[in-house]
Amino acid sequence: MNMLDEDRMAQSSPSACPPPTDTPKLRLANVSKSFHVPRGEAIEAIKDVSFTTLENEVCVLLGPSGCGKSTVLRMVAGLEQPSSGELMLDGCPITGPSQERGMVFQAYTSFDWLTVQQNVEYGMRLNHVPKAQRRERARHFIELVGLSRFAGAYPRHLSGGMKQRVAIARTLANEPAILLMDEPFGALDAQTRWQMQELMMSIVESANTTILMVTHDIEEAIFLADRIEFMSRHPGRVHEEIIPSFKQGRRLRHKEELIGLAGYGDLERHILHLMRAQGGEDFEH
Ligand SMILES: Nc1ncnc2c1ncn2[C@@H]1O[C@H](COP(=O)(O)OP(=O)(O)OP(=O)(O)O)[C@@H](O)[C@H]1O
Repeated sequence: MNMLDEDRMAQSSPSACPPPTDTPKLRLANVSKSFHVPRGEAIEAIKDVSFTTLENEVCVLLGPSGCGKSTVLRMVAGLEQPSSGELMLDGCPITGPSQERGMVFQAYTSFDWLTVQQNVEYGMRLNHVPKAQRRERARHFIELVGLSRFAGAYPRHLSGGMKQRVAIARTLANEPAILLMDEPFGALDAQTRWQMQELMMSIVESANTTILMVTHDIEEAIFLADRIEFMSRHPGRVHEEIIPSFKQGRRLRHKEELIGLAGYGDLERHILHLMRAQGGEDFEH
């Protein structure tokens, strides 16, 4: 990812299509994508991918490396066009980037020369949100990610986890209809990673956001997801939709609670089995 992608998304206009009430938040129907490599054969990255995500749901795309998770996410972001099939948000076709779909990437994407507050206000400034309103909204989301004390700090003075919290606050401040996250905690150390996952849970609860997230961390997927689309590869397809029903619809605040629940171990084993079956050939020994 680069700042260019982010600018394309922040500056584009929200769609004028009114959301029908009886449709899912996000719907992918038979979406396929091939990449054409110069002087090479076309790469069929994903084929006939279909799934839906409901309002306020956390949907996780999980699967082995190269199964097309990021390609799906980039198409939902409007940064890639499908070769065939349909992607709909709130009943409207996705045709390009839009601020309705906020993206958080693995690499930290803050502007080094802006403070935390200015970083969070950045997208709102592009969209001509009045100064007082954007100050207030930025303050709210900075508080939500627990960075109030650092509002005046520059990114170079922040840890990796804190920088990622700035990126989340900045994206949420644009009030997207859906939050797209591509391995947002992948670059963090183990402890910061689970702290961020727990923070994410409290954000989901208070911000009422629909999230589509890519990870290859099984525990992260089970902890955060209301719905998991497990993908297989060559070409990428949805192999199995998994609802972690052992959580009984609860959003758990602490990972210990998750690991202590009956049903967690069985689901983790099941997904490990899927991973081994789908991704094993890279590591046969
Ligand atoms: N821009 C591109 N040009 C050519 N091929 C691409 C491009 N983007 C992705 N691919 C190919 O599409 C397939 C799926 O890639 P993608 O990055 O979506 O997988 P992924 O599941 O997100 O992988 P990882 O978990 O390793 O990040 C791969 O074979 C990849 O090489």
